[in-house]
Amino acid sequence: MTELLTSAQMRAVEQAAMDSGTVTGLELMERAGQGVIDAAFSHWPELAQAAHRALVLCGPGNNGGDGFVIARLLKEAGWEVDPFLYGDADKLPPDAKANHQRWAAMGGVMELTAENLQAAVRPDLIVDAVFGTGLTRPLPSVVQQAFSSLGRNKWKGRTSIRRIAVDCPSGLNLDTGMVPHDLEKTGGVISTNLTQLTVTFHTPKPGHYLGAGPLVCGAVVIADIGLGPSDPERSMLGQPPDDRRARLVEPVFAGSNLPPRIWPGSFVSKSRRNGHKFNHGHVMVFAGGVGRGGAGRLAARAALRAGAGVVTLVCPPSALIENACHLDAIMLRALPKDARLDSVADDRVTAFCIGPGLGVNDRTRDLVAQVLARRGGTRAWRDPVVVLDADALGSFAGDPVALFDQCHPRTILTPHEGEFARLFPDLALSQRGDLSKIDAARQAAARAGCTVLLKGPDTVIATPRGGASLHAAAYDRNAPWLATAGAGDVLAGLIAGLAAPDTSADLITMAEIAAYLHVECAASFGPGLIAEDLPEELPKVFRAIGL
Ligand SMILES: NC(=O)C1=CN([C@@H]2O[C@H](COP(=O)(O)OP(=O)(O)OC[C@H]3O[C@@H](n4cnc5c(N)ncnc54)[C@H](O)[C@@H]3O)[C@@H](O)[C@H]2O)[C@@H](O)CC1
Ligand SMILES: Nc1ncnc2c1ncn2[C@@H]1O[C@H](COP(=O)(O)OP(=O)(O)O)[C@@H](O)[C@H]1O
Ligand SMILES: [K+]
Repeated sequence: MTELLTSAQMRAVEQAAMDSGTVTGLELMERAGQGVIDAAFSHWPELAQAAHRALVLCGPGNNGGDGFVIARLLKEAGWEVDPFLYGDADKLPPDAKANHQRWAAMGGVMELTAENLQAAVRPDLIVDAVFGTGLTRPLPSVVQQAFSSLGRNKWKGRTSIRRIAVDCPSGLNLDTGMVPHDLEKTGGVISTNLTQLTVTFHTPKPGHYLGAGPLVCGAVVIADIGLGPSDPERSMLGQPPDDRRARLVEPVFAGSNLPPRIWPGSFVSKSRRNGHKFNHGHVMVFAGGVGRGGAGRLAARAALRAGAGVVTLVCPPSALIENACHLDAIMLRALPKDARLDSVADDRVTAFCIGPGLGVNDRTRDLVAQVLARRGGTRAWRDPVVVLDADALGSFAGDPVALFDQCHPRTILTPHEGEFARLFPDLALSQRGDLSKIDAARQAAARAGCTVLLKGPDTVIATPRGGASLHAAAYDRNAPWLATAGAGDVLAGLIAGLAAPDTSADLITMAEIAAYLHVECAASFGPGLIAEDLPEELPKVFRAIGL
């Protein structure tokens, strides 16, 4: 797990380091500039082999200050450097001003405009140091025009020019992953400012992984600027995340890669070699009526493949034959319309998965209420996990408080953005403004009194206390084939199956692992994936992990 710092948290870390007297702002800026150059040379070794030419686009804050450091260091290495500044040099903050002055002793600075860029000599490298964590509103139009002019320039071999961004491609909000200008002016089309490599400092920021971040950043490299390690306590394996900071779900601990056998491997119940089937949990999945059972069956299959000892599918009597034709290892029970859950579920059911394919109706509401009312009983030391997905959420669309009143801490809601909007209309994507997806999920979890997993290529998992994790199917873990009907049902089943054993770690940890394995299955299967393939790919993924 890697900590993700918001802009304000990053400023606080930097300020604390400066207040402690161990480092000055100028030193941090120097390391930041050097870090960008080191990353560029390591990403494009040919740039390190001879002096080239760079355009350095600088802005009115410290991001611009980093740009002037980069300009100076490249010039000292023999490069031709042409810096452009947006804003007034006299108004630069102190460290940026100092670096502007050091550069001014070496060369000139042009104003950052489309016309000036059109007239510039073709560079080998373009450095974007206009805005970083300090961007507070859409890009000024002169900057927007300057960026779009880069794409129209008549330079020979324009497409082979390398582009690197300092902290982020300017225009990206690093807290939300939004590109405000694009959203307002072009209905969300990402046209602003694409780069090939983004170098950020100390830790990644949420915006590198949320929303448009992965589309505009190219690849993300973290440069160490000597602010010290982030506190490993906050990213303890198997512990819930820190209440204020968010963490990125990945096999990393305290800055080092972890063998997947340890994470996620050691959290999978069957990585421990003893026990009988009930030690690995009994998952009960509810399926819809005739012709509507596929979603429930997908979830059940995922739960069983994830390692649950026993999985039972519950369906209306009319759907019994249909399900019996599909299922062997999964047990099957019929639950008549007015019958109570107790008639099919005993104390040994340790996890429920309810919602996929059930239908939006009163019966679903009633079943959800009965599931949420169940407690650990005599054979379990804790309450059963309850995964509420799809129609279990939709059935409470008009009255979400009725659902929240029943949720307990072992409950997890797994909405996609549409389902989320029906339960939390004021936190919906269209209403979010500057609120990040992470903070929206946090507020939702606090309101619901349980864990919320908000799906998407960027999946956020948040707890009522404020802990939050971000799982990103991005960069080298892109998984576009997961956008397929039924993939969410599989995820719900995976969470139930992984969290079902009595000995499983806390719910958010198991949900993180489910999200991770879901994408591993998609990546392992590759193009052409459909939802049925996901559970069938799990054995291969488990073997690759070393189980
Ligand atoms: N925080 C840290 O620990 C470090 C920060 N560094 C650099 O400093 C950057 C942050 O510096 P700043 O906080 O000065 O922020 P920025 O340099 O990102 O931008 C802030 C400036 O831009 C203005 N501004 C913001 N949005 C605008 C808009 N849409 N139109 C016009 N003007 C706008 C602000 O009023 C302010 O003057 C980081 O991204 C990073 O590059 C590095 O030097 C290393 C250490
Ligand atoms: N572009 C994408 N990249 C990676 N994962 C995705 C993408 N689109 C959707 N997903 C994932 O696929 C699943 C889709 O779930 P959902 O929207 O509930 O679909 P369904 O209801 O059809 O099962 C979620 O886990 C989501 O995170
Ligand atoms: K930038």
